[in-house]
Amino acid sequence: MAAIMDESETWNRWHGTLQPTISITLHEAETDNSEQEAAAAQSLQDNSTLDLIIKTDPETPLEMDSNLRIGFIGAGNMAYGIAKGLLQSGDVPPTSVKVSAPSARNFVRFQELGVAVTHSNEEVIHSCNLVFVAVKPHLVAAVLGVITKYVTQKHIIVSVAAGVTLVTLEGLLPTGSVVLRLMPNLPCLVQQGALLFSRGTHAQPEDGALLRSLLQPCGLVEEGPEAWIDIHTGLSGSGVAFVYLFAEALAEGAVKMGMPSALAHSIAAQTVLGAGQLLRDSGKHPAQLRSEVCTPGGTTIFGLHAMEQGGVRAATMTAVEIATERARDLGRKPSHIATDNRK
Ligand SMILES: NC(=O)C1=CN([C@@H]2O[C@H](COP(=O)(O)OP(=O)(O)OC[C@H]3O[C@@H](n4cnc5c(N)ncnc54)[C@H](O)[C@@H]3O)[C@@H](O)[C@H]2O)C=CC1
Ligand SMILES: O=C(O)[C@@H]1CCC=N1
Repeated sequence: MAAIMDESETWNRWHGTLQPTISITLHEAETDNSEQEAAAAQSLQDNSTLDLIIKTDPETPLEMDSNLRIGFIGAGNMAYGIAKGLLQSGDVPPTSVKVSAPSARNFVRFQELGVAVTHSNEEVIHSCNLVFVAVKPHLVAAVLGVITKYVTQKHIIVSVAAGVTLVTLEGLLPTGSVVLRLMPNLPCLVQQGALLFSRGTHAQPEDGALLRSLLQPCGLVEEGPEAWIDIHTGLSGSGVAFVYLFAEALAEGAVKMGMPSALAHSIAAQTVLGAGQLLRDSGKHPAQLRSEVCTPGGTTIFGLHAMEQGGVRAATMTAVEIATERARDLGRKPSHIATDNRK
């Protein structure tokens, strides 16, 4: 289904009503983005009359408006993973993306993507209309506190911070701000992420459709109620680490039995990858696939018995539960988020 949104609020959000200020601010000798900045400014002027055609079918990528400018506040792993995915589609040119962080430590890999970098969060909010807030949860309140005066209803703010609720985010921003909460995971780095988002009070279905379309190259993207975001954090945001722990244990089992470590880790990674791909692509229940591996009286059922005796299933369920609860705790303690000084 296609709709031309030339009357809508969403259309106005990036169709010339927000005039980005592309300032060339060099804070450190090694960050010279002047050519990228000039190209971005030029492309903005050249394309200011293009229409945004938005298709709401999640399988069909949106045709991106060339006035869309995407910002990241925070230049860490998650920002990089999402930025890499966004650029992968080819619909978003690197000159339309800008990233900010206080230190230049992580800038190089963004610059390698052709993305502009700055130490000014204000610059990102001035020059971008869709901004990902990708700092650690305890920094969200401080970061939004500084940029809030520049946030307009023409912006779309997308937070990836674990636990920080839509109510908290909306409370830190001007009334009527368009806010979405997204929980990605680290495999966005290789376009195999699992992402779930929820729309805030003032985010329209078109805003969700746009975000979904932008993020499609990052992996599986779903929209759901906010209550599921914390669960997804336990299942998938943190779940990636649970899988790594399992992969490490698999490899160490092989090392214990005499296999060289490098080979064991390489085979463990491929085993996790292959098992995951088959699980996803076959659409079968994991128990079905498990039974397909088990020969009666064979090796697998002996191993599975040992795993059940070790409580792997219960431990994994508890890990998802406790990580979900931790995300909920973070959401219930906005003052803790604002004042905690970690990192
Ligand atoms: N790493 C993961 O697997 C996942 C992380 N998340 C969420 O993503 C967010 C970012 O996490 P990571 O990328 O892992 O963290 P990270 O530590 O890799 O990156 C954080 C970035 O924020 C920057 N930063 C610090 N203070 C800042 C400030 N005042 N203004 C602008 N930038 C500032 C840091 O320099 C760094 O570039 C967190 O809120 C986390 O909950 C969500 C899902 C998965
Ligand atoms: O551990 C964390 O808090 C973040 C959120 C999900 C993955 N990493």
